Amino acid sequence: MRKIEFFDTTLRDGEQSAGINLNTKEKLEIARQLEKYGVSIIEAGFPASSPGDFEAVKLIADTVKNSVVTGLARSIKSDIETSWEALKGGVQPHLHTFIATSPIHMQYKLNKTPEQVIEIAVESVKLAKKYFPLVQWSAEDATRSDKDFLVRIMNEVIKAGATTINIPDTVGYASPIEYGALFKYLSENVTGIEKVKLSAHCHDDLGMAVANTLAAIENGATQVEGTINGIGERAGNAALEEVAVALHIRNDYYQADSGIILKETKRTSQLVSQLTGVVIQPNKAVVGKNAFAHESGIHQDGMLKNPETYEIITPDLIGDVATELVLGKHSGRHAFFSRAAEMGFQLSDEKLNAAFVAFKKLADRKKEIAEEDLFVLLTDQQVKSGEVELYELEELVVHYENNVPTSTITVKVPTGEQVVETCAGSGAVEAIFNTLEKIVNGEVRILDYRVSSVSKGRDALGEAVINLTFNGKTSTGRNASQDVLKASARAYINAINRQLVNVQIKEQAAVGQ
Ligand SMILES: CC(=O)SCCNC(=O)CCNC(=O)[C@H](O)C(C)(C)COP(=O)(O)OP(=O)(O)OC[C@H]1O[C@@H](n2cnc3c(N)ncnc32)[C@H](O)[C@@H]1OP(=O)(O)O
Ligand SMILES: CC(C)C(=O)C(=O)O
Repeated sequence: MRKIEFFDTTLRDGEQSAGINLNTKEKLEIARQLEKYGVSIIEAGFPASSPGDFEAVKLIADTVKNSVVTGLARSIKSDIETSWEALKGGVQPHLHTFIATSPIHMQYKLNKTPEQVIEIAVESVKLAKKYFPLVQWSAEDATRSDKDFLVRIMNEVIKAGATTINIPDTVGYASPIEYGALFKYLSENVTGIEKVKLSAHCHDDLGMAVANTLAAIENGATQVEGTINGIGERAGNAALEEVAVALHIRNDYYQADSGIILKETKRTSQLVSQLTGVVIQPNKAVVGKNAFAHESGIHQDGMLKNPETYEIITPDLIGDVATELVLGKHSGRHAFFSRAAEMGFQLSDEKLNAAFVAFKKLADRKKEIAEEDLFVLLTDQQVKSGEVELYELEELVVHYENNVPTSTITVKVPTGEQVVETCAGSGAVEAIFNTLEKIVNGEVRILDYRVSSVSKGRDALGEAVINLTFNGKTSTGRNASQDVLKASARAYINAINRQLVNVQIKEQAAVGQ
């Protein structure tokens, strides 16, 4: 099995994302987690770029013991010497130095001829080697460089002492086949390349960073660079967690080991997201919120029969993550019935089918069906057949008397009687809650109450969520309606009913045992 070294540049190229600025404490926290995650090398920053970066790189180099710590430097004496001051305390001092090799970068950015660039590269590697045992040299914009120029310059920097040669796709321009071919070409033509590490560094401008990285591995790369969550300059870098999981899941194909502790994936991703403020897109591979969420009926049915039908990654491979069968408008009977059973309902096929029809209607109107919605749908069937006895809102009238909101509510109570009560409050909702409190048989304490819009426009649905205790037990109720006062009253009753049904389900189960 080949070993592929993982070089993490979250703290250098990742921090180059627009809008990210990590302080020293945050950088150290991420570095410690990267060490736990098992990366071989941590690029902690660019020491010559600012006193803050210098301080962070130095602290990380002095602290981290299980990963090599490096920093980036231009081919400039002062960058290299400043980097030495920051990195010399590391377990194995390592420098990453670079210069651009593409015609456009050499002519316009560096204003140097190719011959001058070779000379500068060689001098900088020689200088770096006076200090650092490990020197990585990168040909910036390699994928838009002349291949034979790359061979010439790499021959020279290897002679000068470089221990790693990195071939970056700086602007995310290459296709996987081209990038793989470049690795093959350089492996076959650069003198002494077998003695150094060969590294891939890919950007995601055309969405191919991970594919290119894997193509490099197939063609001789022994090190891959990238960032957690794929953050980085412009569209970002290759997402290291995706590369690591791809190597693991498709080990039959790549036959390569990353040394990454996959169980730390989710934690590492969340820490980086939290400290950088970059939200992870829900559909992102491996660490996105939806990466293990299944919404459609056919998939959910398959998942219930055998999870391998639709999941190639077992969620707990990457940490504390679980499969989710989200009930929505595309869900089918299998998932719906299975959730009903999980919630403790033992209903006849007829009732389950009726609840399912009502669920489909609701799902057409709502983005996500919450557990409380399911509860209402499922208990409705039992209420209709008189199996469970609950409170039922029959009428709600809110009016103002001398500017004081007053509500009159009619409720059918579990004994079957109709009860009417009236109460005032300092607001309409309070009046409703005061009235309901008089009607229900037990002690109610409201812990939390919120209303939010669950659709858009003039006819938007307002969703009321109430958290209360009923006879000392906590319960949450929820209801959505165009009329938020009605939604609030129903949410209140829903919370009370949830408690009653829990008690009744438990009682029925005890009798059945
Ligand atoms: C592909 C990459 O990701 S490369 C890394 C990019 N990262 C960063 O740039 C982040 C840190 N950078 C910085 O803080 C600043 O750019 C600094 C401190 C490095 C330099 O700042 P300044 O001295 O003000 O220069 P500025 O950034 O405006 O211009 C870059 C200079 O470096 C030169 N340069 C660029 N790459 C290299 C290189 N590899 N070797 C030598 N010189 C280089 C440019 O030609 C330009 O030189 P010039 O001033 O003679 O025209
Ligand atoms: C410095 C190099 C490796 C780089 O970040 C790039 O080319 O994208």
